[in-house]
Amino acid sequence: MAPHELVQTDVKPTGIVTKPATTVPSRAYVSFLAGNGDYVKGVVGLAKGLRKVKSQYPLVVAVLPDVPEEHRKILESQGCIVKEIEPVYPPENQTQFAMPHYVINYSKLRIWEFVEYSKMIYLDGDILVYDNIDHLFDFPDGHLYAVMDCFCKKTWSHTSQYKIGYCQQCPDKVTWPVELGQPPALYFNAGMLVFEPSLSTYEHLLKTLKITPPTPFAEQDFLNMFFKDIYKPIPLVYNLVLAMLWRHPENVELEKVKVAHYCAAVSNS
Ligand SMILES: O=c1ccn([C@@H]2O[C@H](COP(=O)(O)OP(=O)(O)O)[C@@H](O)[C@H]2O)c(=O)[nH]1
Ligand SMILES: OC[C@H]1O[C@H](O[C@@H]2[C@@H](O)[C@H](O)[C@@H](O)[C@H](O)[C@@H]2O)[C@H](O)[C@@H](O)[C@H]1O
Repeated sequence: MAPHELVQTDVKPTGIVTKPATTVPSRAYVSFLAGNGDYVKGVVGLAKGLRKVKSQYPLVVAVLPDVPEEHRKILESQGCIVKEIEPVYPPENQTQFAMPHYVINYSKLRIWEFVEYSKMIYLDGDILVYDNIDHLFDFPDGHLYAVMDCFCKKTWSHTSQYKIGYCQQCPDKVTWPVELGQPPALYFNAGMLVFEPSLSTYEHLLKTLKITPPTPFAEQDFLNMFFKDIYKPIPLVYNLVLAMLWRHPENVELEKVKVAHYCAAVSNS
């Protein structure tokens, strides 16, 4: 992985520096790892995939305290930068998460605190990268870029979208009924994000979380609400949630897919 490099200054024989040392904008991929289970294998696959596609940027892995030293060493042996984070929990609530373990995913919010990087691409540990996506770092600042999710999976059965068969992946198939008011805002899958770390955003995220009751898709719902005004959808090839293959095959150009997302609930989707 190409380490973050300083651009050398031109120093004339007189020793006078002709221009200030400047640094290339710091960019990195980042993933998240919790627990001592098999997700570490996913993150290793993520690291290997980024290396195989010759990415120029390092992979940072935000690990919770419960990730064992042995797993951290495995990640470091793959060139990852391991950063321990404290968990983030939503306010106490009786919410039924779509998947019980989603509660731990709020800890993802810590990545906004990684301000040593000017731009980051977040990738879940159950994602594999098959083609170079470094160009995404050049997207204009001031937005959050992510791929639109699909509402057709059983994990969405609690929603009006699912009940009436509406999905943003095929908005013309079932039109949103007027009696339900505005159709839902574009909604992204939080398994892949192009974002800029920022302490002010980070503090605003945590402050807002404190007063936001949890919802079934945990931090994904929360991030969609928080970034709804600056969210920009990007093509499916950057985060192909596998269920799209059988839910919306017409939207998938398999040979163009750069990032595949092996979502946990694929089996019952
Ligand atoms: O026990 C867990 C649960 C989740 N994760 C991390 O959180 C991400 C999101 O969780 P999950 O993949 O289950 O969500 P999905 O996209 O499958 O719904 C995973 O990819 C891992 O990076 C983890 O490390 N350990
Ligand atoms: O904590 C909520 C999670 O929500 C998302 O996964 C979901 C989402 O894709 C649904 O649309 C599917 O139905 C479901 O199977 C899948 O698990 C993110 O990938 C993950 O990183 C994380 O934010």
